[in-house]
Amino acid sequence: MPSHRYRPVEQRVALPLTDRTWPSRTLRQAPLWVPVDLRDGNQALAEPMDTARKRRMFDLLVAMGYKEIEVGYPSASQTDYDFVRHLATSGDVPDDVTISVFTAARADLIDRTVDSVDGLPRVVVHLYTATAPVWRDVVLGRSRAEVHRLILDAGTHLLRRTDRRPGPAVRFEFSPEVFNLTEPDYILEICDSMTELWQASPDRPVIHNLPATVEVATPNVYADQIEYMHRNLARRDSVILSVHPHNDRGTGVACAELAVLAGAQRVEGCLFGNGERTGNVDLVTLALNLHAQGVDPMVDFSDIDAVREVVEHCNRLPVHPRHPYGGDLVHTAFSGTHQDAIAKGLAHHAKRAAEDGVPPEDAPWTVPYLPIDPADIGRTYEEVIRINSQSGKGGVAHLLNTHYGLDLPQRMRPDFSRVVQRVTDTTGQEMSAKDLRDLFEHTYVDPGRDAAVALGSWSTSEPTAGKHTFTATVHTGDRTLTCAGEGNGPLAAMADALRGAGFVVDVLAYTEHATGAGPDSPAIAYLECRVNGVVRWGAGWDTSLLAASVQGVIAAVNRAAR
Ligand SMILES: CC(=O)SCCNC(=O)CCNC(=O)[C@H](O)C(C)(C)COP(=O)(O)OP(=O)(O)OC[C@H]1O[C@@H](n2cnc3c(N)ncnc32)[C@H](O)[C@@H]1OP(=O)(O)O
Ligand SMILES: CC(C)C(=O)C(=O)O
Ligand SMILES: [Mg+2]
Repeated sequence: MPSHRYRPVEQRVALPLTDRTWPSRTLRQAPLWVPVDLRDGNQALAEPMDTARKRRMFDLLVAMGYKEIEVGYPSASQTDYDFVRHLATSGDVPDDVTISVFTAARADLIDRTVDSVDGLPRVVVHLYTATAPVWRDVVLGRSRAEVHRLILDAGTHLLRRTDRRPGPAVRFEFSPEVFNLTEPDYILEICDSMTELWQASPDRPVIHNLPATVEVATPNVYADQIEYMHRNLARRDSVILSVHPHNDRGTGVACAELAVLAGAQRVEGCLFGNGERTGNVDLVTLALNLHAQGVDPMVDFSDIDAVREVVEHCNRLPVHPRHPYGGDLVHTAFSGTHQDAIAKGLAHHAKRAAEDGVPPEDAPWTVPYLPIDPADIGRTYEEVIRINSQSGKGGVAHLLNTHYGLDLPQRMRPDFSRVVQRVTDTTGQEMSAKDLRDLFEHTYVDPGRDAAVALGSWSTSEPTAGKHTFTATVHTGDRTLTCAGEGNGPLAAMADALRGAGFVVDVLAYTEHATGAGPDSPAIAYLECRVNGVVRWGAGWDTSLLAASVQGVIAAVNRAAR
């Protein structure tokens, strides 16, 4: 790899801090969130959103509780302009929602931007210019002083244009694009001059948004850069310090979280991390990371699949199955020990909630491997455990129990798990709960046509207390016999009767339970039997408990005879 072509961050930009305080802080409240899906996300799409898609995204963001939404770059395209006009004329922007629009620092673009927001009561105009040396030299072809002048001129033009507007004052946001590669003293100089120019006050604060336009360093470097700004910005109480991380190194979320520790009050990002190249920071992960720390994210993710559905529709991009919180597979365990721990954890959670008299959905959550309760975000427990060749007895038992009310005895679980393993190893495929139930029935309940023994009619009686008899017509091979036996219970009497057909049966373990509520619900009996020296499990399923037990013994005999 030609790694010598690249330089470490400290050789690209001066790093401003050594006495940082952010590492010892904790996140205790949500920052102000600003989704930029309709601008930064949209500009990164092969097919930008049309008005219908933009409107669907906007409605979603409003419904989720976002209070400031960047809705477009109105001077970039007619579609963007028209969408802002649509919002302005439809009256559909709720009273507590502020609309933000984005523009480069060019008079003609600013004019069109200001025109677009005519009639909107609460507006932020977001002005940006790249400030980093490479952009100054290569893209803009201007010196430090000239870029500063360009920004001040644009800010002045914006102020003049919006001063004439009737109604509440427009608020201003400034972004020094590529902040993270810009000299710290220069950024401070520019931001302070904009605070001054726009006459920011605590009642009408300016937003200084400091983007990691392209991620270039570990997140601690960004945090240092933000803490430096937080400590040194003039008129700090008149400034909202905002961050806008991208995700080129895959650490956009870490950058945002550390930046908030370092003093940022506001975060711009996109749902599921859409955006230029590797995307903007993901607002879903950020919010739910807070939720998982016991902090109210102040946005509603109680139906994450509905959110995902709208985002996928609008962006025409799929969300990865491993995407934090929202991916299809992120609450699913295939592996045996994880499944075992989750199944035990869920059972423990339900038990403790019942003991404490708290609804399970309100009880403290400590289930292993699941950082949050999937139910919090509208997921069911169905997808939590899925079975393939990596799975173990705990997961298999959990699925049979939750889907079909079959509570397999502990000693039977490894036996069935081996049966499942043989199938999954052979097919290489996943097994559904229904597949497991079918396999269970086929294995333990219904011995199939090659059965060594079948019972015809049978009956039991208890002629004297504690003495039971069992009589049956027994089909074995070509023979049909009438067998009778006695014992201290019906099953002991049945075992005695089966001796007459050549089967010496000891019942080693016996468990039964109802598989549903109510007197008519079927019972299941699980029996471990030694049959002519071979130990096998069998099971029977019937509305009569005795019939279920008899079936279970016959199933065990047939399995042993195979
Ligand atoms: C990090 C970000 O996300 S920044 C936002 C990026 N988003 C977009 O670009 C989407 C929308 N953009 C557009 O529709 C167009 O680029 C427009 C309408 C803004 C401008 O279009 P055009 O006039 O055709 O210019 P073009 O797209 O080639 O942009 C390059 C020009 O903008 C200048 N420029 C770039 N950034 C800025 C800025 N912040 N302020 C002023 N001028 C700028 C460049 O120096 C260049 O000028 P030059 O032609 O004199 O060399
Ligand atoms: C905020 C703007 C300038 C931006 O999208 C970026 O720098 O990534
Ligand atoms: Mg961006």
